[in-house]
Amino acid sequence: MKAPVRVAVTGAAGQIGYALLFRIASGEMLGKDQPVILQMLELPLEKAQAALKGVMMELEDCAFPLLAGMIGTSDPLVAFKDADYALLVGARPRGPGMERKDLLLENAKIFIEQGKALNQVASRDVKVLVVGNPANTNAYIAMKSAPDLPAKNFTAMLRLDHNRALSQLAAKAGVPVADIENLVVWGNHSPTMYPDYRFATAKGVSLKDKINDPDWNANVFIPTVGKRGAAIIEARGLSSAASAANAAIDHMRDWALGTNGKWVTMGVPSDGSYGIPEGIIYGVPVTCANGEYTRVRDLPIDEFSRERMDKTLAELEEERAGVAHLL
Ligand SMILES: NC(=O)c1ccc[n+]([C@@H]2O[C@H](COP(=O)([O-])OP(=O)(O)OC[C@H]3O[C@@H](n4cnc5c(N)ncnc54)[C@H](O)[C@@H]3O)[C@@H](O)[C@H]2O)c1
Ligand SMILES: O=C(O)C[C@H](O)C(=O)O
Repeated sequence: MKAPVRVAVTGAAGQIGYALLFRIASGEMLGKDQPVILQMLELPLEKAQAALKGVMMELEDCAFPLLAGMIGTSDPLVAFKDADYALLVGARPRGPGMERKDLLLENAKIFIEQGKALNQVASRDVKVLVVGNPANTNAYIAMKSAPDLPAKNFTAMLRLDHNRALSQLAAKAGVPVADIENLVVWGNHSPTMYPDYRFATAKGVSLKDKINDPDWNANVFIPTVGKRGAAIIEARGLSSAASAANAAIDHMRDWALGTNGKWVTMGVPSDGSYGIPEGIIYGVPVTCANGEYTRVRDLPIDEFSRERMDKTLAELEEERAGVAHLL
């Protein structure tokens, strides 16, 4: 049996937390041979702590063989102590009529405090996934607040957008989702994101050639994927939770266990490639192996793509400028 690893989850009593923790404890994120210790953070409010207690009782009642321990706390220094993985979910979600960036200043405080705490007490190899919105800029804030940790350890969740794009493409092309390779979602987790299937294939066949419908790309595919979060809020009255938790599992599993050469999208600090300034957390195609992600490099960027990639970049730069005074 492997030694247990420590997985910190913030916002553990929220709706994503409820869809996430049981899957982590059952081995769906880190493998069926990997015991985990869950370190769960919630606000120091009576209601939140009581709800967290209830979640922990239910985790206990599942008798998960891989659940080697549990900590519930309102102190980030306890939740992140020696954490090998940190899923930063806890933040205010948007409601109808709001954009994710409307949450920026309110949620920024959380990611400053948590970045500092990670810096102080987490494993030096901690893998951090930011889910709380606006996810890219929150990841940037946490990264900047944790100067002693490698910047590459901070990532933002674009995987839900990637998975949404996969399903839309599969339906349009009439191919199984599992056959699709080489899809990308560039940029910010916001309506400016650019889902790009120019390189996508199914069983080696180009989906761009198969679909051959630029109008559908520009006027249906890109806006449908970009506005899917709002469509879910409109339909449910609440933001996505099960699909968001599923994407978080996918992101962390692939980062930890590898993708076997398959491309996935992760929001990662830019290394300057593709004309994205260094440090901006931007969705790019990566492959993962041995616990590290590697960018897919040197993809050709045509004029249509450049325009969209620059637009989502401009939004991220604006968000960064909006929090610069806090960092
Ligand atoms: N990146 C994505 O693709 C994606 C997808 C879905 C939702 N989200 C975002 O995830 C976040 C959480 O969504 P949710 O639906 O679970 O919300 P929720 O309100 O149901 O749960 C959030 C939980 O976080 C807790 N919390 C708030 N501040 C905290 C802090 N400082 N420390 C610890 N816990 C804290 C709250 O008490 C609450 O229990 C939102 O910001 C939402 O917009 C992101
Ligand atoms: O859209 C939201 O606010 C929630 C989440 O980011 C989503 O994409 O579903």
